[in-house]
Amino acid sequence: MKTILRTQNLRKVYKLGSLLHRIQIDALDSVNLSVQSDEPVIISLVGESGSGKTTLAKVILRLVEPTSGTAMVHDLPVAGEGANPDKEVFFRTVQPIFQNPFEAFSSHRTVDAYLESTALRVNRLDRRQAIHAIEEALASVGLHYGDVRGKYPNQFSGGELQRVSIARALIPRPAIIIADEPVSMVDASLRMNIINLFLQLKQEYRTSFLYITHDLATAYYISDYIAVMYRGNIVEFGDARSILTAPQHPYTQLLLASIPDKSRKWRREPMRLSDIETKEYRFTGCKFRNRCPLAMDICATQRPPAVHTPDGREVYCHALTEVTPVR
Ligand SMILES: Nc1ncnc2c1ncn2[C@@H]1O[C@H](COP(=O)(O)OP(=O)(O)OP(=O)(O)O)[C@@H](O)[C@H]1O
Repeated sequence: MKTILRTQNLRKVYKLGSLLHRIQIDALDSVNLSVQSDEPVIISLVGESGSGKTTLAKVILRLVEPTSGTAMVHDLPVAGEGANPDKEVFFRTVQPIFQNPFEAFSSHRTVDAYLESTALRVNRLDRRQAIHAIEEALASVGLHYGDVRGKYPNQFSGGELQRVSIARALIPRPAIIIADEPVSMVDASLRMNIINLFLQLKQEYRTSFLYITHDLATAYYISDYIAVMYRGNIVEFGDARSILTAPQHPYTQLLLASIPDKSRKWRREPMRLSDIETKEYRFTGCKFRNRCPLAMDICATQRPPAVHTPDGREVYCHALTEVTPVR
């Protein structure tokens, strides 16, 4: 099977504060994620604020240099040790969709200029081929080139501009699109439109998606796989339906229990970490132990290894090692 996305011991440490009061945040702490499939997939990355989702997205997009470890897409090292991809090869492999489409385009440049430069430079097409690729990508997101040409970002609604940015991401026909909260700033009435578009494009363009969200309803609806993060660690990874219907990690259970109605989101607030929470990033054992109803002595001293459940999930919890053999 093909490796869609793999991270190996991926770490990102932020150092904050003054020399005398230094705080270290392990935003990514030995993240090992391996998604294998011959078909394109949608992987949702969920977890409360500060779990490291955006940091993981930024590392894969080469916007942030990891402290150590590697990220690979389709066997191409894209970030970290051994990663030095040619710029155009990288853009043909990984493309972003950001939360706020108005930040993705300069207000002084027409959006078709962005589409053209992507098609000409990244795809290395001639002008006629470039126009064809742009028309095709815009049509896939329900827009006409004629309605987009010559317009500036402020002439579009948020939903339309997000479609333009999706079209731009599609032009290079990337292996994976990293979409960080792509619908949270779009009108509620249009959100499902864009979510359905991801499902359609996964087939049409054979592109996988890493979908970062606080919205469990959409994660449930579109994901093949789900990775749950807590304080820089993956705590549970596997088939989306299994995780959302029968979560195994106490944190996933808590997360789902806090949202009995799957159409709700959990809180997304600017991070203001209390001392305890900041310390959690540096815990030697399980970072969830202070909040865990199943915490045991071993959780304070040893990082939980991946436990493989019979249905193919990976769950990082000592409580499960009591009943299931460790890898
Ligand atoms: N540039 C930075 N400098 C210092 N610390 C950072 C930086 N970016 C992120 N962090 C810290 O790293 C941790 C993980 O942040 P990250 O934004 O990746 O989490 P997240 O799960 O995406 O949260 P949210 O859902 O709120 O976006 C947090 O404690 C955050 O404060």
